[in-house]
Amino acid sequence: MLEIANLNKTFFPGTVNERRALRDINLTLREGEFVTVIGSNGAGKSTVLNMAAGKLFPDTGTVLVDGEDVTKLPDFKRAKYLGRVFQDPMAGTAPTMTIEENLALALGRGKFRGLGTGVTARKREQFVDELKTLELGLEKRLKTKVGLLSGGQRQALSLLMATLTGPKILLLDEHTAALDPQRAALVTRLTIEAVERHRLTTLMVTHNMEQALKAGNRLIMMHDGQIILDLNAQEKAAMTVPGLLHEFEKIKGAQLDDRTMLQ
Ligand SMILES: Nc1ncnc2c1ncn2[C@@H]1O[C@H](COP(=O)(O)OP(=O)(O)OP(=O)(O)O)[C@@H](O)[C@H]1O
Repeated sequence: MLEIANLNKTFFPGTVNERRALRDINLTLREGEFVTVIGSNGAGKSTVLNMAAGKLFPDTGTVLVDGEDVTKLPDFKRAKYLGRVFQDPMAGTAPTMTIEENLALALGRGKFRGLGTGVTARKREQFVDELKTLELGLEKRLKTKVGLLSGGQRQALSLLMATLTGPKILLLDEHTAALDPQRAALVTRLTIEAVERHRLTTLMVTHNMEQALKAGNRLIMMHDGQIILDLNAQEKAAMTVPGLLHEFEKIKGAQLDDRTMLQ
């Protein structure tokens, strides 16, 4: 379970570059809930994800994982709770290491450095089984250096590495955005399968509204540092892309009207 309460963040406060990135964000993900996050550029989506990951700390507010306050815990100390896949296919894997070495590293995540990172026959068997689920033939390429894989293959591997140890929280930051439509669809399918298989509590940021509607069982829309729409599974299932655009325009319009009225 992930509980984000009253998060506020202002970058460069008191300067000409001041930017209020988050305005009192409240968001609770129950165990196994898969929330997709959409919103305009600069809405604060990545900032929320970075705070859940411990990459950034809020000015005020708290982040709890399974009831434990991790607000001030840096990302490397959250590794045992968190799986994360980034937009850049180069970011989640070590290119000069082989597929099996990367998987061994992922398996040892959160443990002391040097412990549990070797590849044993037993682990190799597990890696083969896990890689087969990707249906990309990577189980036959255990000794291939990851730098030689295509972007889609690397993202599929990153996803597997992020979910291998069944983390409490999975964070996906536009992880299919750099892929062609076919590969993006594949990684989306693998994501849905992995989340279901491990019952992962998941937060996925995407600019692709179709993907946001297809994946997950809840959808939130952000704008200007706030959550402006929160659809449950039923509402999400009935929603369409034009419907989302309509909601966005409607809510944005209402906010502008409110501000105008305040002046
Ligand atoms: N490290 C930072 N330093 C200064 N400002 C930042 C930083 N990170 C984010 N911001 C600002 O905070 C606001 C929210 O940014 P954020 O990256 O969270 O938006 P986003 O919704 O992920 O946008 P996009 O869809 O464009 O990636 C933006 O105005 C951005 O410029």
